[in-house]
Amino acid sequence: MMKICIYGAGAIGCYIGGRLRASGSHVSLIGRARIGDELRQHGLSLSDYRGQRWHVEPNAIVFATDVSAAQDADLVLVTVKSAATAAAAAELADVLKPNAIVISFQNGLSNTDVLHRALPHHTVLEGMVPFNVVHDGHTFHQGSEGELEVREHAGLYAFLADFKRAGLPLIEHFDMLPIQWAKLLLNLNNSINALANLPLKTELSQLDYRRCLALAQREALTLLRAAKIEPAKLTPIPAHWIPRLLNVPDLLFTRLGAKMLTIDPQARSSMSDDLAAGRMTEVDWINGEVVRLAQQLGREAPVNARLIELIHRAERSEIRPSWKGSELLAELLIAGPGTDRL
Ligand SMILES: NC(=O)C1=CN([C@@H]2O[C@H](COP(=O)(O)OP(=O)(O)OC[C@H]3O[C@@H](n4cnc5c(N)ncnc54)[C@H](OP(=O)(O)O)[C@@H]3O)[C@@H](O)[C@H]2O)C=CC1
Ligand SMILES: CC(C)(CO)C(=O)C(=O)O
Repeated sequence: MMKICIYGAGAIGCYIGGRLRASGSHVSLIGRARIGDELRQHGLSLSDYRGQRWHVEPNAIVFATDVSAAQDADLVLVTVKSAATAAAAAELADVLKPNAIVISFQNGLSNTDVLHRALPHHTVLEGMVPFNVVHDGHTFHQGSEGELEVREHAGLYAFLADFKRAGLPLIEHFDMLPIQWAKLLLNLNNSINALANLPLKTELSQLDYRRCLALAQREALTLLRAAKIEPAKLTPIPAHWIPRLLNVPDLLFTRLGAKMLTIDPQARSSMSDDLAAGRMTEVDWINGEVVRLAQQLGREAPVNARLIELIHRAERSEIRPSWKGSELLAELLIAGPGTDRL
């Protein structure tokens, strides 16, 4: 049986690894001691937004706090936060089998490049996780829908059955860049959600927060057009129409944006989880990509730049900020385009 290793046993890693293990795949997890202790005591409990549940008993879990667990892996799924990718890549370079395949199931655009630089002779593939996972109590809960996307590669054939059996089929794509950008556009809400300090559903139900997201997305979409990058369609409507949908009044949004609100009522963005845990966030890998694209084009991205500043300020602060929608919107309008772009 092919061996799958999860490097980064957190929300995404434990969920995907747990689903694969629950359906009989050979899985090992690399993570922190606190997660290892939790899994040894309680096993791995998983649930999803459809009410399905899975459980893996403690004695069926292979968990390590160091990279040695990756040395016999045929496939490694990297699920650490972006700031930890370089360290993970350097460790993997010491132990990986020559023919092992690596998939980055991380947000942002640059994690595969970081992995590639440290693993130049390995196959490193871009992956994308569309759904939210919350680590709630001792359960890893998938709070929204969507399928795993990955760059097409012949070497993946040996693993397709594992993911299908787990109910998480891999959808392969020739070019992942349009998909990564489309996901990044949605992830521009991560910083807004973290600053709002509210569940995603509550936040997205309020027009002022949606206007903040529309500003950040419009700025990114203008740059993408200039760079001739067409984001993929990950939602019922194309990426270019989403800012217009976000700007409709609340009552209309509950109907027209119902899909965006189909999310567990407690779910928050991974960036919000990072702020809550006092960790460094991925804002430089998400909004930071928009600012870097602007710089490459000789332009500016003031709305996304301001969101980065606000998140960095929140990372340094002892007190967790809870921005009201109207206040955050005013802040972004001052930084950026003025009220004419609302
Ligand atoms: N959570 C979500 O709903 C979603 C997340 N994503 C993306 O998936 C990726 C993973 O996110 P998420 O699962 O939330 O992250 P988590 O922080 O929950 O999980 C990552 C885990 O890896 C651990 N880790 C980091 N470095 C090491 C190391 N060297 N050795 C052992 N363990 C290590 C971290 O520990 P520590 O914190 O102590 O460093 C943490 O427990 C991110 O890029 C995120 O943007 C995508 C879609 C949804
Ligand atoms: C699923 C989504 C878009 C929102 O939770 C996410 O990617 C994240 O939280 O990082």
